[in-house]
Amino acid sequence: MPQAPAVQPAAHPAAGGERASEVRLRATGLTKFFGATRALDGVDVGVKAGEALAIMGPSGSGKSTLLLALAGIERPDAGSVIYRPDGGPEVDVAALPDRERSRLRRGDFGFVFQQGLLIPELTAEENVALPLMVTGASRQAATATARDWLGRLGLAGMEGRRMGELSGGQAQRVAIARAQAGGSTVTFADEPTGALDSATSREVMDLLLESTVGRGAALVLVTHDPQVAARCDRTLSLRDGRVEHQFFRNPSTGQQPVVPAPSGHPSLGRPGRILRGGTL
Ligand SMILES: Nc1ncnc2c1ncn2[C@@H]1O[C@H](COP(=O)(O)OP(=O)(O)OP(=O)(O)O)[C@@H](O)[C@H]1O
Repeated sequence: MPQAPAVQPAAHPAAGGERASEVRLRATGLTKFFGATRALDGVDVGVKAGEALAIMGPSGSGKSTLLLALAGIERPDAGSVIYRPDGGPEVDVAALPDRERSRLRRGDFGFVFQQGLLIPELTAEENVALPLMVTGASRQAATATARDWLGRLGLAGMEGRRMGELSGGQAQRVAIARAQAGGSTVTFADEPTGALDSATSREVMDLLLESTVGRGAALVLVTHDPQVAARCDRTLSLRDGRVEHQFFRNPSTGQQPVVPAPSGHPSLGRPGRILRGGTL
């Protein structure tokens, strides 16, 4: 696979500025049942503008359900998901009518999933342009934006290829371009590197972080890979639908601690700290 060039995002005020501490999404008491299975059990979590949040945990611990609930795809049985758009009034995503939730998902939120969102019959360019046209952009404008993003993600010259003609890493870059082209403020990624070898996974994570957090957007990603989670600012670890730990990246070492928290009081205020449960 060719070396991916760095994304050159537009300058943004969130990188270290005041907006960087702005909470974009805050979920409180999220609870979700599937029949008798309690997939989420009172989860509290927030994510800020310009922050990358990883969600980890064993299989069946509720990671995907949490991601889908935060994104307004899965409606929780209890709890709220407050979304604060850039400059607009806050909304409770969980309580919005279906039509409004769809509008939010098409406009403010971007999605990078391991499979399913890219249409195999369409070219890379068409896959990126299509959602823009659905939200009202002209074909010409949508195509120009799609080409721009594909170029930023190192896919210049491959715009006309159908998805089957791209490698797994290249296809994920198309998915990232698709999620970012509409200017989403929160990107949700479910196992974005799940099917990739470790070198390609690193490249895709570089691009995903640069194209989201790098322009002041929030990133929420589900992963089983500790290396991927360690690239994020914070990791939420779930077990049986509950938040078991939070790991904060140490800004000076860039590392997250890998040892579980000792029982007792969380050590607040220190970089690289671990909290038991808790919120943002
Ligand atoms: N649509 C559904 N119908 C019934 N049960 C579901 C549904 N979605 C999730 N569940 C159940 O809810 C629980 C949490 O599932 P979820 O997919 O969120 O876990 P996960 O941590 O993402 O798992 P994995 O790592 O295996 O993808 C599991 O017991 C799962 O079987």
